[in-house]
Amino acid sequence: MLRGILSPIRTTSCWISCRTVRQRCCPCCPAPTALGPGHASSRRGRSVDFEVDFNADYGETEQQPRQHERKSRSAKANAAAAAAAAAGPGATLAHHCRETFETFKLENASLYVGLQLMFPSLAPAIRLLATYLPDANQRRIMTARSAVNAISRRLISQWDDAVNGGDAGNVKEAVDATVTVAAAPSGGAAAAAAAAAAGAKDMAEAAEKMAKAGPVGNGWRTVTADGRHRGVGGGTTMSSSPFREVGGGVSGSSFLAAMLEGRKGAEGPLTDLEVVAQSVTFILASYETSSTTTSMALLLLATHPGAQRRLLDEVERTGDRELTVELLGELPYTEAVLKETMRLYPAVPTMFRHARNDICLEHGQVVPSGTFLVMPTFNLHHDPTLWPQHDRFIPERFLPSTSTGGGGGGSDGGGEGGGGIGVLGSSHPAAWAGFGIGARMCVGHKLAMMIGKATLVSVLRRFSLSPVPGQPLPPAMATGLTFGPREGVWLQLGSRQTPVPELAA
Ligand code: HEM
Repeated sequence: MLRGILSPIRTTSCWISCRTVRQRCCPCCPAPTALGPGHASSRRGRSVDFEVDFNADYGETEQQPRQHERKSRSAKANAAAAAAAAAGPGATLAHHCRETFETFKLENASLYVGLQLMFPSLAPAIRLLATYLPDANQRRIMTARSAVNAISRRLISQWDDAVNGGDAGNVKEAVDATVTVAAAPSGGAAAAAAAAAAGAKDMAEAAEKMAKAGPVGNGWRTVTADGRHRGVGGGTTMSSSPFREVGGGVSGSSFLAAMLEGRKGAEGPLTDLEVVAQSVTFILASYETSSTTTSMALLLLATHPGAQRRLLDEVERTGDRELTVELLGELPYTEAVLKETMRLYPAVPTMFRHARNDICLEHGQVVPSGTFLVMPTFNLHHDPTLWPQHDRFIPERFLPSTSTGGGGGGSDGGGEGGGGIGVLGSSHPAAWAGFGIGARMCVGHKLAMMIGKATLVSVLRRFSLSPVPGQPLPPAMATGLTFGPREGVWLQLGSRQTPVPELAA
């Protein structure tokens, strides 16, 4: 029903927004160009069903019936919550962040979300009702958010205690938690799941260690095979960091710690609530997006042995050098893999804007001031007029090339790689919007790219990838605020001594 309520709003916004890219993205749009796969079977009222008939190219892998068992959703949720609670505050925080994302999905949205969209002028009254008479979905999001708030406040007070000479054990818990959350987007979860699917304890342990490799301060922290931490990168070393080194070599220079340190002596310092709000924004903006992108990249590599082989060549050229910022800047194919993954599977499938003035479009249409715009990144990325062989996974289209002078790297060229892009890339500067476009584009895009590259290199250095047999391909996708695999990504990790089967010949 909610879908029914929302769809007229979405199709209207969609009609307006898709004019900007000269793309007919759904039947409500008059331009007679070909449809993208996400909308191939769209009808009025179903314009956001990206998973319908989605047919991205999965290389040589046959589609097979699913073999692994599906647990019921509630059993899975309970088990996940219990496991997270047992694993400590970092995992609990990550769990509740995931819960928050679940509630962003249309099927899990509270009735009040629909009402607010239908009657924006009544928003204050609707919010009040939602607070005092929550429906089941509203209760779910309230529980998740208050858990995130409570854990964050606990970490803040532990941090404060420690900085003021409190209990170092508690600091370690606080720091571990922030590091766990910072590291979670690095795809460790996907790698750990893959390792678990492969049933190899040592691989699971290695994956877990990789998951702990996360960004720290100005540089990077990696974890060696034996689990020792090393500070790397061109920035501040841990010992010269303004933050105390605590908890067995784990630096406290996380985003949360930076805010807590930064408010000392500042005029009008951030309140605890503001620190929590900022942290939540960053966790929510970074967690699911980075995790989904890295997981999908690993799946695409597993199902495209040619691309995996080429990436491996690039990874092998890095030897066992530490993953410095400089090294990560020298990986054009790794970057191309991530960009092509984000083209096929944009973790944020739509962008939203509010027109502050009348906007004149190319063909004479005017978007009146005050219009709420929904810009479908997914359709932009699958437009055959912009992307030749649009449904195929071809990282080469993002390789630096002198043959075309196009963009395809976002509003700032993506920040990495530079130069033109390959012949199958788009020559339109706004054709690729994996991190958004314009002044409000993703503030974490450079970090996200580094996380993605570091994860792919770390995984490929140790493992070869192949899909778990029976996994449905393409995977069922769930659309909400983000766009990701509904049932996760399942991979088999082979030892690098054993080549990927498809590559052996
Ligand atoms: C692969 C990973 C990521 C993807 C695909 C992604 C994508 C996006 C997109 C599409 C937007 C909206 C841009 C727009 O409306 O034009 C956005 C906004 C944002 N992202 Fe990311 N993001 C990623 C990782 C991160 C990370 C790691 C962080 C933080 C460390 C982050 C922080 C933010 C914030 C704070 C915003 C809101 C910016 C604003 O409204 O001004 N993102 N991101």
